[in-house]
Amino acid sequence: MIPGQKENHPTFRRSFLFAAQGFRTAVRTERNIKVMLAGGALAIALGVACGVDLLGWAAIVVCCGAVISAELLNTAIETVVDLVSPEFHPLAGRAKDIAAAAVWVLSIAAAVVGALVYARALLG
Ligand SMILES: Nc1ncnc2c1ncn2[C@@H]1O[C@H](COP(=O)(O)OP(=O)(O)OP(=O)(O)O)[C@@H](O)[C@H]1O
Repeated sequence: MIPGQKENHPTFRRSFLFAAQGFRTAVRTERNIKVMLAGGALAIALGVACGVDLLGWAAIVVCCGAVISAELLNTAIETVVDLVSPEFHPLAGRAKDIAAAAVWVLSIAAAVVGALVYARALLG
């Protein structure tokens, strides 16, 4: 729903354009998204260097996509918290800390999966 517009839902094409716009905004304004994208590029370069197989590539793509997606959700949560609670509030801080923790947990899990995939490619 777009407030103030007649149609209840934008078309599929417009929804896709809004998503692309959100991605561009996040990349432009959030340092952490740039770090995650650089991490993804590094993971791909390591995959090429280690000669990862098809299953390994599937794991790398899923892990990179999940971490970047989690960081985008974290950014969205931070934005909503800033909108509804521009002043200091313990619950606003808690919401941001927990959203950031979700990215942290996923990043560690992805790093472990990456290490296993590269080790298997190098040793196997
Ligand atoms: N309105 C608020 N009330 C209380 N604490 C807040 C508030 N806003 C931010 N904080 C605290 O400051 C921390 C950093 O908040 P900030 O909005 O700067 O996130 P950030 O560092 O930009 O996060 P990221 O690095 O993921 O982009 C939060 O995790 C939270 O602990």
